Parts: sequence; C-alpha cells; structure tokens
Amino acid sequence: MERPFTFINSAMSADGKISTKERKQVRISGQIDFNRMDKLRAGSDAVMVGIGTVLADDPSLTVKSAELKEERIAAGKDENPARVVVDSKARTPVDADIFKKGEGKRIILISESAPADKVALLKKQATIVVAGKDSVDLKQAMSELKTQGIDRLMVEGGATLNWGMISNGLVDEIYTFLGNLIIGGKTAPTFTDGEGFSEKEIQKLELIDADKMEDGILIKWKVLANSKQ
Ligand SMILES: NC(=O)C1=CN([C@@H]2O[C@H](COP(=O)(O)OP(=O)(O)OC[C@H]3O[C@@H](n4cnc5c(N)ncnc54)[C@H](O)[C@@H]3O)[C@@H](O)[C@H]2O)C=CC1
Ligand SMILES: Nc1nc(O)c(N)c(N[C@@H]2O[C@H](COP(=O)(O)O)[C@@H](O)[C@H]2O)n1
Repeated sequence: MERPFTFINSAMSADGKISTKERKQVRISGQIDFNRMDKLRAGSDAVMVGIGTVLADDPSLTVKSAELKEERIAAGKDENPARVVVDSKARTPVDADIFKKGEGKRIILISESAPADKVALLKKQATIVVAGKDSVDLKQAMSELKTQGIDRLMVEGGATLNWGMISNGLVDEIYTFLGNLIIGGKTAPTFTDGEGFSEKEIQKLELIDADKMEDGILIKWKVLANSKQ
C-alpha cells in the first residue's frame, strides 16, 4: 500500500502529558519550538489531527509566518497545507477554525457510520473521504491521501490518533518537544493513549537526534518496522 511519508510532531510535559486532565491545551513549548513547528507545517502537503483535538483546541492549523506562506505560493502551492481531520462520525463543527482561517484545502476523513445530514453540511467546505465502517480505517485513509497528491503528512495529535497511526504502522518519524513542566493526572492525555501494546508488540524506535532547546529537549525518533503490523 502506498502512503505519504508521515511524521508526528508533538509537545509534551516532562511526565509525558500533552494536555491537562480537563483536556485543556497547555503552552508547553516556547517561541523557538513554535517557529520550528510552523516550518514543519509549511514543508508538508497536509497537516492532520483527530476530532478530539478539533473539539478540545479548535486549532486553525495554518502556517503563521508570512515569509513561509509566500514561499509556498511562489512554489505554486496553496498558502497552507491541506488540513485533514480524522472524524468517524462527522462531528467537526461547521464553524471550526480550520474552516474560518486561511486559504487551502480541507479534508475530513469519515466512516460509513457518519450521519448523512452532517456530512452534507461539511461537504460545502471540505473534501469528504469515506474509509471504514464504524470508525475511520486509517490504512485505507492514508492510501487515499496519497492518491490525492499528499506525499508528506504532518500529524499533530492528539493522543488517540497518535496511537492509531503508530499501532497501524503508518508513522515514519516522531518529533517530540519535552518541556519543563509536570502536568500529572491519570486521565490527562499522554503522547499515545489508545489500548496500548502488549509486551511482544511494543514499538521500537531509533534515536535520530536530541537537542536542548529553550528549557526543554527536542527529540527526533525513527519508527522501526514492527512485524506485528
Ligand atoms: N501538546 C500537543 O502537541 C498536542 C496536544 N493535543 C491534545 O490532545 C487532546 C486530544 O486528544 P484525544 O482526545 O485523544 O483526541 P484525538 O485528537 O486523538 O482524536 C481522537 C478521535 O479521532 C477519531 N478517530 C476516528 N478514527 C480513528 C482511528 N482509526 N484511530 C484513532 N482515532 C480515530 C475518534 O473519534 C477519536 O476519538 C487534547 O486535549 C489536545 O489539547 C492535541 C494535539 C497536539
Ligand atoms: N507544538 C506544540 N507546542 C505546544 O506547546 C502546544 N501547546 C501545541 N499544541 C497544539 O498546537 C495546535 C495549535 O495550532 P494553531 O496555533 O491553532 O494553528 C493545537 O492542536 C494544539 O493542541 N503544540
């Protein structure tokens, strides 16, 4: 199956949390890391999040730097990479910031179980891709993104989508900024939630690089092949 080159970028606390127990967004990294993230967005064909992140944070997922936007336009691309939401039941609000802010394509990945009336509303603002019966079949969805010309995909969480992508063997690299705070809470989302691997299935990584950045560490990992997937 052909799929895009895919990486996850995330910011987590020193105890591995990506938001609070109330699922409230926390500023974990500083401006240098936000600029790095902006460059990653600008260099991608699409930026993807789960519906949990849209409902919790309402991110715009746009490129913020005017210079980087101009570079994209000069290269014949849209100002922003395509914004993709994994949303089995088509719960994306029609007034979400991904629709209100910035130019560019929007793609909503849904399952066959999504209600037709809501899908019809979303169709006015986004390309709808149906993959899977009750929840989005991520393998099928990634193959569809590839056929739509997406060669480089940035995944920005959250915890459940990160698990879904990694456990299905759909991720090539992971970039995590580890910040100088403890969030705690057993219900606060971690970098990967989902059901978790049992011992023999655990996903192995190879360290690419680790750098001190502001008051934290940027760690880059390569995801190794996993015979279980
Ligand atoms: N610090 C950071 O870098 C980031 C933190 N976050 C945080 O993450 C939290 C949201 O994470 P979650 O609640 O876990 O939501 P999520 O953003 O991972 O979305 C999960 C939802 O995606 C949908 N989905 C459909 N098909 C799926 C499949 N095959 N596999 C996995 N998911 C599928 C399901 O409805 C599922 O509930 C928020 O609190 C947000 O603030 C989100 C992005 C970045
Ligand atoms: N990389 C990173 N560092 C942090 O400290 C963060 N809090 C986040 N959060 C995610 O960034 C997204 C915001 O995007 P827009 O600014 O709206 O374009 C959002 O999904 C946050 O969860 N990321």
